[in-house]
Order: sequence, then structure tokens, then C-alpha cells
Amino acid sequence: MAMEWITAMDKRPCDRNLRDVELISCRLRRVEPLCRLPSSALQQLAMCGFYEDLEKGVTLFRAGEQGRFWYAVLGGSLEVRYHASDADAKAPVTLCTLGVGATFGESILHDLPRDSTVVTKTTCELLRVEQQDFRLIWEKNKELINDIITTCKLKNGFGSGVSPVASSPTKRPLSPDHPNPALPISESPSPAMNRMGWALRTLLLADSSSCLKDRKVAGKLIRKCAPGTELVDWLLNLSPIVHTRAQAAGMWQALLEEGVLSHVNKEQPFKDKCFLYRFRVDEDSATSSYSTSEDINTANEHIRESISALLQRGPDATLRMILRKPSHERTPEELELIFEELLHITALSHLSTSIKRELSSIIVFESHAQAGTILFNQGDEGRSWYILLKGSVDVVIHGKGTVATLKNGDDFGKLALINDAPRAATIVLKENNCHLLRVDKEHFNRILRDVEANTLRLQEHGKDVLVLERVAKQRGQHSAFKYTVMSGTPSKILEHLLETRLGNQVSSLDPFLDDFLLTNMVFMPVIQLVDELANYFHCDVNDAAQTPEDREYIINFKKRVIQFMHKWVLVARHTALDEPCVCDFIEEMALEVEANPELSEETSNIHNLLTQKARYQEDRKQNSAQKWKLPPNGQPVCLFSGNTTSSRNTMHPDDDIIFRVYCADHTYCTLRFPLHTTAEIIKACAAEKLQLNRGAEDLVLVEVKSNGERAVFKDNDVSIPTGLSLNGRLFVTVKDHVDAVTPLPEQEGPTEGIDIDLEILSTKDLAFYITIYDWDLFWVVHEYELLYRTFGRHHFGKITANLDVFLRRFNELQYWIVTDIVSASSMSKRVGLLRKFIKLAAYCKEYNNLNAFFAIVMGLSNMAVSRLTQTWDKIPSKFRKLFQEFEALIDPSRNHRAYRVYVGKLQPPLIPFMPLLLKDMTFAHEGNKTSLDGLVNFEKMHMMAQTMRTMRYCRSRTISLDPPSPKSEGDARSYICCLRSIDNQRVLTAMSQKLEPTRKV
Ligand SMILES: Nc1ncnc2c1ncn2[C@@H]1O[C@@H]2COP(=O)(O)O[C@H]2[C@H]1O
Repeated sequence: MAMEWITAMDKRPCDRNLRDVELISCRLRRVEPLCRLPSSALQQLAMCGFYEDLEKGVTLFRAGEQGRFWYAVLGGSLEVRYHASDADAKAPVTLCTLGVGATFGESILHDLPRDSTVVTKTTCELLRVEQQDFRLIWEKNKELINDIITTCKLKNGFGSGVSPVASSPTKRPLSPDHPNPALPISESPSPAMNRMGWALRTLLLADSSSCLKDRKVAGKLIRKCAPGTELVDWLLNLSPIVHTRAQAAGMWQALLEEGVLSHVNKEQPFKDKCFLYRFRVDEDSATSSYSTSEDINTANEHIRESISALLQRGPDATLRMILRKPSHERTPEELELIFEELLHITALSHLSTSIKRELSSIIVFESHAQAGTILFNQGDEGRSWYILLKGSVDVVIHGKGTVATLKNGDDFGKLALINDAPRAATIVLKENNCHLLRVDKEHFNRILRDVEANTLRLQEHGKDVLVLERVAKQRGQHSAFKYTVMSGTPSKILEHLLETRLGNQVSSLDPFLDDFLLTNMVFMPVIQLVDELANYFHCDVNDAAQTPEDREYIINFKKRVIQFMHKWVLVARHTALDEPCVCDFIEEMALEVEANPELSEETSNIHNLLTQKARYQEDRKQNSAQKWKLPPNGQPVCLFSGNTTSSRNTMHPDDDIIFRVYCADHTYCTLRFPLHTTAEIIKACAAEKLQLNRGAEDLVLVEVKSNGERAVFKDNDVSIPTGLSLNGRLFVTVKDHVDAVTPLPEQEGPTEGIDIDLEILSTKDLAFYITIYDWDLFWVVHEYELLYRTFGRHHFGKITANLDVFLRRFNELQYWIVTDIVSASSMSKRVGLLRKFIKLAAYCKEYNNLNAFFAIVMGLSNMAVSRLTQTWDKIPSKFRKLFQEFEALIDPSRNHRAYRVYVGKLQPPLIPFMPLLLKDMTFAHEGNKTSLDGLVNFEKMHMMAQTMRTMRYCRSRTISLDPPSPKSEGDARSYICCLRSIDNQRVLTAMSQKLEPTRKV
């Protein structure tokens, strides 16, 4: 059978017999949508059609050629190609693929040249019909054939400029800036509208008093046209269900917006005025025709149905027409209509009535006929905000593809407008004939910017990936960013950051970038961060075919990655440069910047990065053998050997530290380990040296404080020796015997320090050297150490040694004050010391050393000192008053308000009261979850970063004080480095009791 029809088809049409015709039409009947044609039409096609059996790659015709044939596809597939211009001749765009059942080449009906090129994509079987034959068949079956052609166009997006599949969208929309209500909103009428138009036209023509006539306008003959008023009259007469002129006008507008009807000069939407309108078929003499009586009967059969359908569509069509008019042409009644419509739009539901009224005059209707159209590209400047009324759009992101599909009722495009940032995604229409409402940027900024919804959620694949919240405007702050990140996935936060906070958009007032740089290790390990940055940086490697827009976007992104790295290394300093993956990535970027002139703008950033890296590596080489010592008797951690040229010595994770570990019988061993060594290793090694013959799992590493308190370390804790309290000692012991471990007798006594009569040292000199010493300790503490310590010594595996040493200093100072006073047996000496320490606190305060100021005042307020009433009574009232002022300043009530207000007025350099910064960190950490519904709680990161920034601010200028008198320099300097202090409160109180026993009442 199959062969038979081919044999029949292979014959010349004039040689075919009845059976051949029957065989061929049977074959055609199996092809949808040809099967919809009546038998007579199929037989005609079978009689005159030629059979073509073509190889792959055969060009059937080229764009611009005059056409001779119409085609239907019986087997295989073809490509429709389009050459945008001569310049593009080598790079045609594939518009669509035609498969079985598709028809093409109908331009022969209008004697128009071909508008595209058609090439076989596979081997193909085609039915080919000559122009005159096809025209005859079409004349008799116009409606159906037009329907088939339209269906084919809709199905394939033919002529749309892009493949209907939006996977590789290439086309930008026709400039929609000024929508024209006189033009149709779809590329071709829907079959239903076509039918309704046909029925109305047929009856209009059949009416003897028809208003549809050939008329001469300005000397030119216009066929079959009618004034709007008469068309309205006619419709009102035609049907009793059309009651008002406005209804009738809306019905004609419904036809006009689909292109079935149009104003003769295409300058007006439908108006109940004397403007002339005509049907599209009458615009072209080839398609214009008179109706047969059969047509009239058919039209009469359909008219009721058509009228009621049109009646329903009229109001929406009118509204769309108004929404496409420029603001100044909208009448008050029309504005009211729009306003009522806006009341039903969910995306606007949070807005007040007055704002909706304002929107009524500027909101615009926009429609797009073809699926695949790109509304805008990621990286473009944001120009409008959209609400989807009908259809759906894909949200496409570079490197990720489609991350979300939005449907009617959803809105998009707000982010770029609000933040003055580039578009975060490309928006591609997913369906033909999408309808949108649009608010342009200038109006958005004027009307909506300050009343926007408080929360914005971005989704990918149905899950929230970024939650933004509107920033309350703060006085004096004019940050460009209206939304701040509340939570998000780590990757999306990074993407949002690169897109919105780098390039030319950096604002010193906006903390988002800095928050990220300070806290990223909490939610994104360095290796992952570098990996993601490298992916962004190298995203062009496997993708040779890029559009110029893509290329621009990619280059832009590369620059942003370089800028990000530059800023990150400035914040992270050695903690980043310690990571081999960071250094490797800097090298990779440098190579590309050198090779790629498009990146030349980033040369100085790269140069800076390379210099920092080289400098750091050189410094590490010179100080690689650095060793530290935690002396046995509670003295401060100090350099044991190595390079001592700089007084500011940062402790690095791979620096060694020498320390003792005791066991229950108070024997000890001395160990030397890098600072990053875990408790588990120290424990195992100490146990071996001390010959504790127990398995590691039975043993613990524990700190025993001078008051007997015990603190067990976790196996993965690091920075162990530096973490000990002033007079604490490290023990290794059997788990079950922890409670039996006792402090060494020496822990109750003072730490070892220099014994000098304080009287001989000038108080101002002491304050000066204390401040210089503290400053050096403070200077080397990395902001990150606050995070490491807050999350726990085990959490990041990073050392907190510099911070530990600084905090230890606070306790050393505090207990030194108490120890010194309670060690003075003579009253006069104690009175002298009290006066000296109050003065010392005053000088430290003057030097902005608030850490020491707090330590001293807290020492003086210690119960062991404050209870010495006889001593206090003997100091001059001037000193007592001063001390009361100091006590008020350290008053912890209302979250240390007095101190916060005071310090808030100071200029750097200053040394802050460090324990309060730690308390703020802990408060932020314990009061807030790190993860909220699987998203990083970025608000928490912001809170923590604020505290870390305080620390940075304190050091934003380096200290330079006038040196004191040279005579006591050597003594004072060595004295303050190592202070004698007892940190056991019980011992201190007992000593105080001895000095001034409590009187029995
Ligand atoms: N996951 C997403 N990431 C980025 N943009 C999205 C996402 N989902 C929806 N969008 C919308 O896509 C729009 C692209 O333009 P804008 O950046 O102005 O605003 C963006 C959002 O409104």
C-alpha cells in the first residue's frame, strides 16, 4: 500500500488515474492537520500535488526569492532559517523546525517574496503544489486552510524569529517602549477570532444597506471600509444582546486587537467615531472576496455564538486598549476603569488606594506574541517592573539555566530597580501571546520605591533561595540599596553580592559586602568560596559560542570576581593567603588578566593581590621558625626564639608553642606543638610521655584553674595552651578521675613577675607602657578570631591564640591590681597604691586604652579591695569621687550603656573593652540560629560583623603617643610586661581579711 501511493504520486499529475488520486488522498488524510480539509480539497491536492523525496541539507527556497510552490510535510523535518541582515549572512538564525503535518510557503498567495530560507534537516517527503493550483483550492476552502496555516504557525512559532523552545533564546522583543493601541497585540488572529470576524464581515457584506463600502479618501480608493459609528450602529441593530454603544465599540476593539479589523491608516484603536475601519482580508485584493449564499448561511449559523463571545471579550479589549494609550490621553473615566482593575491584582494588593490611583495613569499594557522572546537579559540595566497577566515566563540565570517559571499574577524585575543593580536574571517568555503590565523605572521610583513590600523572596526550583527585606531609612543615610539580605543559600548570597555590590556599585554605606567578607567562613568554607568564584571566573571556558551580550556579561563578571578577591584579601589578610587554593586562584586570575585585554581595567587590583601575596609569603619564609612559650608560672605567652625584630608578632597556626602538661600526681612533661594542634593529639602525646598506660578514649585533657574549677577540652579543640586562664594548668587525666584532680599548690600563689616598688615608677609612664604593650597585643588579633572563639575552639579548626593572649592580659591587669593592694601590709602603702591605681586608670582612659581602664577599675572594685574601708577612708575625697565616676562608666546595667555612649564619641586609635565585644558576639550567636529553614540567617551574620567592624574601627588609625621621660623607661617597660597576680578569689579575700579583719558586730 505504501509503495502504491508513492508510485501514484511519482506520476505526473496529468498521468494519474482515479485510483491514484484515491490512494494519494488516503495518504493525505492520515496527516494532521491536512485531514481537516474536506474530501474534495484533498482530492484536488491529490490530483495536482507533486511528490518530493529529498536528501538532508537541500535548500527548497531562499529568503527574498519569488515563491512558486506551497508545501506540506509528509515525512522528515526541515529548518526555517532567517538572515537578519547582509552582515549576518554567514550566521543565519534557525527560526523553527517543521515536522510532519506542517505547511509552508503560503506567501505565494500574496505574491510576496519568501521571508525566510527553508532547508531539509533530515531526508524529507513533501507534497508540493503549484501557485495557481493552490490558489484555486484555497479560494474554495479559505477558512479551513487559513486555520491550518495559523495552527502550523502557532505550533512552530514560525516567523517568530526564534525556535518555540525557549532553550536558547536569541531574540529581543520589538521595542515595547511606546505601545500603540492602534496595532494588534498578537501576530496573527486566533482561529476563533478569525471565524467571528469572518461571520461579521460576511453578514455586513450581505446587508443591502451595508456600511462596508469602497470609499474614496483623499483621492485614494479604500475598499470595503466603514466608519466606526456605523459599525457600532450596525452591531446594535444586529443583536438585542448588545445594549450600549460602548459594548459594541469594545466588541470591534476585540477584533481590532487581534488584527482581524484595523483602522485604514493603522493610526487609531476602535473608536465610536467617524474613523474608517476595514477587515484585514480586504487590505489585500488577493484575499478580499465576496460572500456566497452558502457563506451567508454559515455566518448566520455562527453569529449568535460569535456575538456573545465578542461581548465577553469587549471589556477586556477596551481595558487593554486604554492601558496602551499614553498617560495624557487617558480620560478620567478610563483612569477609573484601570483603577478598578488594579484592585484585583495580587501583586499590588499591599499598596494603598491612593498609590493604585497614581499607578492607573502610568501603568502600561504590553503583549508579546512569541514564546522564546527575551524580555531582558541578566546584567541589563533595569528599566521596568512587570506583572504577568497572562502566560508564563522562565527566569534564566547564567550557568544555571531556568531556575523558576513565573505565571499569571506573579511579578518580576523589581530587584534591579530598587537596588539600582543590573538584572539578576534573564526573562524569557514561555508561551505565545503573553500579556504583561509594566511600570517604568521613573514612575516606579516616584510612586513605589518607598512603599514597596517589606519582604522579597526569590525562588529557584520552587524553593526560597534569597529573602530580602526592605531597609528602614536611617537618618543621614542614603544607601542606594533598599533591600538587605535576610537569609539565603550560600551560593545565592554570593551571586547576589557579585551582581549587586561590585563593579561600580560599591557603596561605603552598604554593609552587605563587608558582612559577607567578615563572616563567610561560617556558612561557606574557603575552599567552596574559591571554587564558586573560579566557576564564575572560568564560565566561558567550555562555551565558545557566545552572543555579544553574553560576552559582555561574562567579562563583567570576571572583573567582579577579581574585585571581590581584592576586597576579600584586604579583609581576610593572612587567613586567606595561608590557603593554597586562594594563592593558586590569584595566579590563575593574573594569567588571564595578562592575556586578555578586555580585563585590563583590573590590572591594578591583580597587581595589588600579587604584591600582597608575595609580601606575605616572604614574611612567612622569614618567620617560619617562630616559637612561642607559655612559661610554667602563669607568665604571659612570649616569643621563645626566632625573629624578634618586630614587637607586633602575630601568632600563626603553624607556629610552635612550648608548654607543660601535668598529671594527677603533679608530675609534668614539656611539649612543643604547632598552635593548630588538637587536644586529642596533645592528650595522646602527653599520656605517652607521662606513661599513663590508658587508651586515648579513657583520657581527657583538662584545665585546672587556681580555684580548682575544671574545664575539659573537646578532642578537636585547638589553640589549647593559649586558652588557659591566668594561673590555670593543663592536665591529662583519666576521664573518671577528673573530679579528683587538684591544682598545684603554686597556682594559689601569684604568677611570677618582676618585684619592684611601684612608688618609684611614674604613673603616667606606667599607663603609657601598658597602652603601648596592649596596643601591640590588640593589633595582631584578627577580627576572625572573634568568630572562631564565639563558635568554639573546635568549630573552624582555626586558632584564637592572639585573641586568647589579649584576653589573658585583661585578667592579668585586673588581678595584678588586687594582688598588689592585698599584698601591701602597711596602710600607708595601700593608700598610696589606691591613689596610684586610680590615677593609672585615669591615664589609661586618657590614652583611649579602655581595656586596661576597665581592668584596673574592675580590680579596684573587686570585693577583696572594696571591702578595705579603712584604706578607702584615707584617700582624698577627690580620688574617691573620680573613682565613683569610673565605676559609673563600667556599670554593666542597660547593656553597658554608659560605656557605649562614652566610647561612641571617641576617635580611633582606641583599645576597646574586649570582653564586651565577646559578649556581643556570644549574644548574637546564642540568640539567633545560624540556619533558618535551610537558609543562612544573614541577619545574624550582619550582627556579628557589626561587632567585628567595631574592632576594625578601633584600629583604623595607629597609635602614636608622646614618649614619657626617659629616666624610668627600662624599669617601667619590663615591669608591665609580666605582672604578679593571684587569680584565686578565695586567696585574695583571705589576704584582704588579714589586713582589715571584718569587725564582729
Ligand atoms: N531565583 C531568582 N534569582 C534572580 N531573580 C529572580 C529569581 N526568581 C525570580 N527572579 C526575578 O527575575 C528578575 C530579573 O530582574 P531583576 O533583577 O530586576 O528582578 C528579578 C526577580 O524579580
